Amino acid sequence: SRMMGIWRFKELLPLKTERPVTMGEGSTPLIRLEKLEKIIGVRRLYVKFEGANPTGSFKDRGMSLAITLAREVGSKAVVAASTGNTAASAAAYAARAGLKTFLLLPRGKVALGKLAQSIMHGAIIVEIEGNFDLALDTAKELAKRDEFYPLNSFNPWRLEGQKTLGFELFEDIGVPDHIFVPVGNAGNISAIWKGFKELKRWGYSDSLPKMNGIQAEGASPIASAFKAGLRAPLFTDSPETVATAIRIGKPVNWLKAWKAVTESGGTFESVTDSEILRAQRLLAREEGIAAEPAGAASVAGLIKLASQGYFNGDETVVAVVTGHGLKDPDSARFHPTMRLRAISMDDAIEKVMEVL
Ligand SMILES: Cc1ncc(COP(=O)(O)O)c(/C=C/C(=O)C(=O)O)c1O
Repeated sequence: SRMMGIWRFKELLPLKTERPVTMGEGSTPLIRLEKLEKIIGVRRLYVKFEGANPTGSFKDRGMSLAITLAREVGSKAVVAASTGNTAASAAAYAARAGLKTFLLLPRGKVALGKLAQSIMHGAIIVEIEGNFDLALDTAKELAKRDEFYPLNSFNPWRLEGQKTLGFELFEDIGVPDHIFVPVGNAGNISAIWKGFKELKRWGYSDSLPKMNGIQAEGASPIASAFKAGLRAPLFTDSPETVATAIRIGKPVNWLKAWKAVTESGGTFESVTDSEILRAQRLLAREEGIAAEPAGAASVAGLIKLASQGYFNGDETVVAVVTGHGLKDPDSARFHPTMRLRAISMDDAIEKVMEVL
């Protein structure tokens, strides 16, 4: 049921608990994209809409486990560096668990909705001069002190929760041929892969999906190295993209993600900001799905690879839209629409009839 969320899979989770900190995270919609399917030329195309989670991103899946554990081990305070969604999710779940939240955020680079959530939930916010990667180093330093429980995705409990996305896909459609995931710190693509590997190992399924990681061109340490045939990412101190959620230069889980892509026979690809924004608009205006820019990156990558002949046409493909469009209301400035000003009912009706 809804309130059970990811805890429906409790036998498949490594945490036995009587009192999970949960808000029904997971059980998110799997939405068929009939229009885009025909354009891309695959048999079945879906979006796994993670914007439908309690705080509006996939982060809730892992946060439920990590915060449950933090409370069980008696932590009083949790710490997280974040581009915004981990912050929003940590603040919400920690508040629910009665834990103090310390957030390290790259000053001026966190989308408005995520900052609003962090403030609303009462987190203590440290806006640091520098990128997410400096914030993450700071969080790691703080986590060395016993008072702080670390929530970033080097914490394996986060990935244990996030693997439930794979379980849900399997429940709904079995094993898709391809899964597209936007990649920042590279935890999510690794977690979903882990979920499918476990389903196969436990005998539930006999096949595996190809994992495809999509990065923003200006923040693509893994994708650029992978495409150049290198064997390690090209870390950067100056990641730049409109998709601020994945504006990460030194992904902490890069090796896990690299293994997920190579073991599964998938690929990494990078997409430009304009390709991301085009995908964001297409999802919103053709399929009714509001994605924040990073959430649309998976679809942008899918479109780009399809145009390069990546598919043979009979595949079942899933694109993970990782965060809701409400997270980044400023990104609406890239998608203007007609706005009329009326001074009365008659004026409104007259103007509407003019543009009908
Ligand atoms: C909407 C959205 N889409 C994709 C990603 C990338 O996932 P990972 O590759 O597992 O990092 C993020 C990540 C956000 C943070 O890293 C953070 O919130 O600190 C995100 O918010």
